Amino acid sequence: MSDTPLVLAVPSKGRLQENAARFFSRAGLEVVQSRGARDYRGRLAGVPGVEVAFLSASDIVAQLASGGAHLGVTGEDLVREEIHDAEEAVELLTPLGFGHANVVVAAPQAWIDVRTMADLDDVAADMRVRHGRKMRVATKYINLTRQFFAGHGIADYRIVESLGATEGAPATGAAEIIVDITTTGATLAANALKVLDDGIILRSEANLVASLRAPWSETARAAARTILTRIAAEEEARTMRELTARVGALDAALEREIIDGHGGRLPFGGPDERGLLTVHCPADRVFALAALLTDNGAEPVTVRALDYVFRASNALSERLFTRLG
Ligand SMILES: Nc1ncnc2c1ncn2[C@@H]1O[C@H](COP(=O)(O)OP(=O)(O)OP(=O)(O)O)[C@@H](O)[C@H]1O
Ligand SMILES: O=P(O)(O)OC[C@H]1O[C@H](OP(=O)(O)OP(=O)(O)O)[C@H](O)[C@@H]1O
Ligand SMILES: [Mg+2]
Repeated sequence: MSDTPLVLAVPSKGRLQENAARFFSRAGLEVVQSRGARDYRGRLAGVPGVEVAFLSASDIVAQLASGGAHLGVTGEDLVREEIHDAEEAVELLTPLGFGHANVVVAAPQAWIDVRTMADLDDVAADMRVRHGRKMRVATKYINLTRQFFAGHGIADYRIVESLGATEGAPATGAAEIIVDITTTGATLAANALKVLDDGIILRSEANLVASLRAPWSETARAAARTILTRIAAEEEARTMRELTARVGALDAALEREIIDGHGGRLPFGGPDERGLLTVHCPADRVFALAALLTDNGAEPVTVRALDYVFRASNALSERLFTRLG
């Protein structure tokens, strides 16, 4: 038990596969498939105690919920839909900036009077009273649909489970409206459907997710610490820039302006013995901060991107280990 390995679940197909692979490789986590591409287990080069499981995005959710995987990359839509007690079962450690998609309620464009969920409620009541049948909603997001419709006080409807090509359901007569995921909107448009104004159920993206039910052995914890440290180091480096400037002295007013005015940090403290000051700041503050420094007599100011910023502790590890206790 104390040496149970950490199982890291990685998308092996579908929309998330490529971006997930790029995400791990940027963080210096090289996934090695042990024996040829048909082997669905692998490891992480140089990180002991890790077993990589290659699974579909929805299988990853199932493994995280049951504790068959410790960490995984998957869509928040699937976590919310498929884990009824998501708050207890998993911890969403961080959104990853890819796999963006909205789960939406969409109706035929031809329903020109229907723009909102309230309008939809009227249609549903009308169908029920006048035709004696319930409005049908085609979807694979059954739980998200039920919660969202209940939240809008809509009860006169029936779900028609759809496992693919959901957008086609209104045209074929299988349902009146749909709930599905969309990114560009191209599939909805091609099927003459429109998203209701207040019909966005969830704005989803890929997340790094931890299972709270997996066997968190000492080995698994140590591996998680290594993995999360690298991910956090890469994330901080990617979002920050490093400015170096000869400032001579650093007065309190300038220091306050760097930190409070521009979200800067002084990772190594004040200027060194040569008067060189190192500042880290969010990428979008670089020009303003460079101007501030030159206005204060610093010359020259150089700026560079970083590969990693390693720290003894990071938000990801803290969130995980706080939840694990
Ligand atoms: N345009 C999109 N359409 C669908 N999913 C998307 C889109 N963009 C990002 N995603 C994310 O990708 C996840 C997995 O979708 P995808 O259909 O690619 O998986 P899959 O491996 O094909 O699995 P399945 O066989 O169950 O469909 C979605 O749940 C969602 O979080
Ligand atoms: O808004 P868009 O950019 O057009 O993307 C949305 C479409 O993409 C997904 O299907 P996918 O291609 O994953 O096929 P699937 O239904 O077989 O999973 C989703 O189910 C939508 O149909
Ligand atoms: Mg798919």
